[in-house]
Amino acid sequence: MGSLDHNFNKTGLNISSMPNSQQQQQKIVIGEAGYVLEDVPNLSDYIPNLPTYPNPLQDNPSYSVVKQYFVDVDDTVAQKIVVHKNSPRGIHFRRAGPRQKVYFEPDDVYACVVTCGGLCPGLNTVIREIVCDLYYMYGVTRVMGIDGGYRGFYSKNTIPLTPKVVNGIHKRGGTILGTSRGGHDTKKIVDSIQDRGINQVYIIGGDGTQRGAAVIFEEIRRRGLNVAVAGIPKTIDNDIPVIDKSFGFDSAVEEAQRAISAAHVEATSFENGIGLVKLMGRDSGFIAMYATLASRDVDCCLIPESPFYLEGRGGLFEYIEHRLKANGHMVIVIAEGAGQELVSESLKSSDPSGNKPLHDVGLWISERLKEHFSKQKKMVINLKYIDPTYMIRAIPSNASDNVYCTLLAETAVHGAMAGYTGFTVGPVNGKHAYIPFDRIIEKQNKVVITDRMWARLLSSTLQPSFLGTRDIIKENKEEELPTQLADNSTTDDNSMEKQILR
Ligand SMILES: Nc1ncnc2c1ncn2[C@@H]1O[C@H](COP(=O)(O)OP(=O)(O)OP(=O)(O)O)[C@@H](O)[C@H]1O
Ligand SMILES: O=P(O)(O)OC[C@H]1O[C@](O)(CO)[C@@H](O)[C@@H]1O
Ligand SMILES: [Mg+2]
Repeated sequence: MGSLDHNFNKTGLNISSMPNSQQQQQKIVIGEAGYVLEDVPNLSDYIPNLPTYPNPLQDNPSYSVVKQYFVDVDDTVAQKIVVHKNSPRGIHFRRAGPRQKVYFEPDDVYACVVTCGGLCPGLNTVIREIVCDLYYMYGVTRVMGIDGGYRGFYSKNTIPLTPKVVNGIHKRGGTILGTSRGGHDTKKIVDSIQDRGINQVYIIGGDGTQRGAAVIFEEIRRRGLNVAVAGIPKTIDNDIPVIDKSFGFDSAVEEAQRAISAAHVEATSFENGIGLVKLMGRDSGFIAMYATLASRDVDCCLIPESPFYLEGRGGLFEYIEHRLKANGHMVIVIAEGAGQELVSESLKSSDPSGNKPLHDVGLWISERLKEHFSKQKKMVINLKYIDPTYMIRAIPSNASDNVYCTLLAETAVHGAMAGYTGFTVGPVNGKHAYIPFDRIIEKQNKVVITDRMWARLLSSTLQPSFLGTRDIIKENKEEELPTQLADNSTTDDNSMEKQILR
């Protein structure tokens, strides 16, 4: 196989069943032994005869010490690293990093950065590093911020960004640029990019934002503009697929420990004390799961992916009663998106981005617990409900997230300078890669309750599975989900007593 650079829609893969627009968008390279590269677009794919320039990094004293600083054009990153002797090599993504040739002269670059969606620890670090990398690695001096998310492109003045402006912002929570939901008007946004002469767009945000970035990129390509669009994935929910983990997630999990510890102290100080902590996680329960695993003080973790029920044999009430009788206290962590289907009131309208509204499941479950134990069981419980929701995402990022954000920003800048566009950056099995937008937006990353991690959680909390794995798979019509549990037992043959006695 020759150089992998800029092979557009190489056939060999059966793409005939895909719609035309999708066939045009996908850039797939097929190699030997089942090797597939899901490549990202390059400006040169649709703008002929684009000139290239030597990468100014080759004269940068800080980087000249690195033996092989530039990434080989054929380097790719495997999506699946656990393989068998005869298994196909599988899907790969283009390895991120600096290229020997760039498609922009530093003086010609006019870059912008925008942050969209909810807050997340590390947003300011990414902004800071994009600005500093453009300045110090590539000598780009025209960088500006878009004020208040996507709508800022067409309704607000821009914010000039220099290393001096961004110095020290990584120690602050939030985003110095402001953010918002809704307001994505593709035409107005691309008009603004075109009118201002912007040629590099760095878009930091979650799944919704990356969807927005994908349509901005499509419109830019349709207009034939020499503008690189780079997405940097952001979400404390960790719901973006393909990448190992999203930035800010670790910081949020760490902060959640404080709430869980407080819940534990409260619960252990009162007779039949129950500490209930609600954590973020709209559709994905990663924060709740990791915070629970890290704490070890949690007796029950409820997430959107694992349905539960309250009353009757094998239900939550029964488990809580057993636990209180055995230990005298209990800590419950609930993700905000868990058990929404149990709350019968009708839901209010969606948020401006179209995200479905959520009931306060923590409050609801608190009321139900009080009612159940005082009225039906005549048992006094002392329930303390802690809702640290925004506190875990409004903090500055911790040290490891700061380093992670630095790498994300750096690889985004290298990618855009190298002419890549329509990509999201992120680590895949520890190696940073450029991932096509379609891959990032096709589905949400969710806790797989048939995976070992959820099993670890169950064995740490000793909570029952409530609904058996088989029932859940059946309910979700996800029969193809790999099951690693030897026994897909339901709560009937996996009784509460057995669970608690373990
Ligand atoms: N399908 C879509 N097409 C175009 N734009 C979208 C789409 N979905 C969301 N957006 C825009 O992306 C921005 C952010 O979306 P959203 O509020 O859903 O947050 P997010 O990026 O998913 O982040 P998070 O959920 O982690 O807070 C909003 O301005 C919204 O209008
Ligand atoms: O109240 P806001 O700002 O809409 O954000 C809340 C949502 O943002 C997130 O943190 C990220 O999507 C969710 O966990 C949460 O539901
Ligand atoms: Mg989202």
